[in-house]
Amino acid sequence: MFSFRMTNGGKSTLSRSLHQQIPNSCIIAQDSYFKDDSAVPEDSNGFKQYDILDALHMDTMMSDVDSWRRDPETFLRQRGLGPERTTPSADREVFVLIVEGFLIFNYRPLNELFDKRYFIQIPYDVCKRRRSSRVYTPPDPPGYFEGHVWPMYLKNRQEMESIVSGIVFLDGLKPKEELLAAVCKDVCQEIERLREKD
Ligand SMILES: Nc1ncnc2c1ncn2[C@@H]1O[C@H](COP(=O)(O)OP(=O)(O)O)[C@@H](O)[C@H]1O
Ligand SMILES: NC(=O)c1ccc[n+]([C@@H]2O[C@H](COP(=O)(O)O)[C@@H](O)[C@H]2O)c1
Repeated sequence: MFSFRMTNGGKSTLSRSLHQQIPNSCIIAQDSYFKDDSAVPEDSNGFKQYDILDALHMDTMMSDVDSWRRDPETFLRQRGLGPERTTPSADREVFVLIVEGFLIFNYRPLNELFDKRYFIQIPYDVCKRRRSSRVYTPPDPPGYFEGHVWPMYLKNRQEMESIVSGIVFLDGLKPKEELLAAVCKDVCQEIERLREKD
């Protein structure tokens, strides 16, 4: 299992490219597990508290991850994805789950499952610019980036650094192709290591 994080760092872009390059891989994206707007509380400034774990159905996300772990082949089939045979022996097939999200390392039950952790980081101004061209549901209200998203990013990142080690930090300013090549190489080496271990 491999993972990525930070809003607008390029997680979805990299995860989709990686999935195309790696046989028997699939993606679980944390964005798919946001609670309904009515269940997300506001802070004293009227900003909806979307950038916290409580805004997400982490139990549902975890149960999807667990069903992949129990039977990755069925999980792939249910999503119309394979499986593909890449080795003569079906027993030695490696299945890869790419988990992408902006708050995945802060959720301990999920964090402890990863074989590799990647964190794509970009500076404040680039993050703000990329985010301003995205439309979320609901859309970011004026001042949301400065008033909620970035302060919560700093808080969540600090918490993450106090509980998680072994994260590979990637520079999200690098071209998409360069990021893909670096991660692909690293992941393929890890897959070989896991295959030999089995
Ligand atoms: N390496 C990169 N260089 C420049 N722009 C990028 C890069 N990766 C992604 N982007 C752009 O940044 C925006 C957010 O990318 P996305 O993959 O959706 O981020 P995330 O999933 O981390 O929120 C998109 O417009 C995407 O095209
Ligand atoms: N339902 C939704 O998908 C939804 C709603 C409001 C905000 N968001 C934003 O999504 C961000 C995380 O997603 P990205 O990592 O794709 O940017 C969070 O910073 C959060 O503020 C998502």
